[in-house]
Amino acid sequence: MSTILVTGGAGYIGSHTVRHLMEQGHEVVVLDNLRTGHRAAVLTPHFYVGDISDAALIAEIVHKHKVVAAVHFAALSLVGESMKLPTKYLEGNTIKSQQFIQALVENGVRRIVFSSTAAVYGMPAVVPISERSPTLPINPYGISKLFIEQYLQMAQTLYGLKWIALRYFNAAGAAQDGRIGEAHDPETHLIPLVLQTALGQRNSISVFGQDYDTPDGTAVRDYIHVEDLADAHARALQALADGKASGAYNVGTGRGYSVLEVIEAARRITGRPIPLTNAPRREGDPAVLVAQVDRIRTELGFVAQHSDLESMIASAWKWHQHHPEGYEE
Ligand SMILES: O=c1ccn([C@@H]2O[C@H](COP(=O)(O)OP(=O)(O)O[C@H]3O[C@H](CO)[C@@H](O)[C@H](O)[C@H]3O)[C@@H](O)[C@H]2O)c(=O)[nH]1
Repeated sequence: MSTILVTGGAGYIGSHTVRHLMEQGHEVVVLDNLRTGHRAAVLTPHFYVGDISDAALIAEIVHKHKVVAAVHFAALSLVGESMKLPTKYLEGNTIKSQQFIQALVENGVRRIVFSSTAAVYGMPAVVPISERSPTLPINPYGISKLFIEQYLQMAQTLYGLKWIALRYFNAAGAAQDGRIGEAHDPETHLIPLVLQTALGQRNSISVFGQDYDTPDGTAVRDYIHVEDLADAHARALQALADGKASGAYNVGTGRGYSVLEVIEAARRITGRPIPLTNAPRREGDPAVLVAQVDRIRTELGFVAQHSDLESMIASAWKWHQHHPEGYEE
């Protein structure tokens, strides 16, 4: 089996993808600077702490491990936090990603799967959102991801790079065995905040906006289990190995859940009360973000297996109960 280089393999989605690829029999080497990732989440012995823009290090890793493809999660994934980050930081990390892609190409690696986001669509005029929808990001996070997608396209034309960008909707859940899970600091995502409230670590969960044009007035999102996301990456790598066309794919289920539905399900699953507080809308939050998923189903044979609300919240709850303070480091 071939060796895959995973940057950001110590992060939330990266660590689950590393594990999934290893279970499929791939050799996996991780490069992560551990700025936001966790050493304990890296389940491969081949681990480098370093910078993605370090061309000498990339060359060393590629040749030593005979890397044939890369999955790039690193550097642009500070999610909620990144939306407020200074331009300089974002610009720096966007340039680092370009340097990383250049180093791959120079060392003969011509297949890359990139961790993109539904944020590239900004405030969509039509839902469900297809890959042909206009890409008009409204925050620096979405802009930087779109920029890298476009850079990949340029590298395709110039150097014959083959790439797939996976535009995730809302990643959720944890490994079924509770060994790895979601541990952001600070946490900004709905499901972990709801479960921290269930654990009594927070007094209540704030519901951002109650007057959206949705059935219960709260915002609707397309949540996708992190293990399904890991499977999507494995399929994307396979598609590139099989010579399939480069391009961008939505990764979601095509079904949305409201904030209140999430809280209700969490109350049921945890058996805890989970008090809520009504809060104003969060700036830049669309009412509904739901993916059209025909393309990934048809081209990559991907169908979410674990992304019912029950499985996502139950797996995340197991993780939070076993690791109330996140990874111990
Ligand atoms: O304390 C909270 C946190 C969130 N929400 C709401 O819950 C939903 C989900 O929010 P969150 O978990 O923060 O995810 P999103 O803001 O939907 O962000 C996801 O989707 C974005 C757009 O695709 C991506 O940029 C991000 O990476 C990804 O985490 C939204 O309607 C929020 O307004 C609350 O009501 N209270």
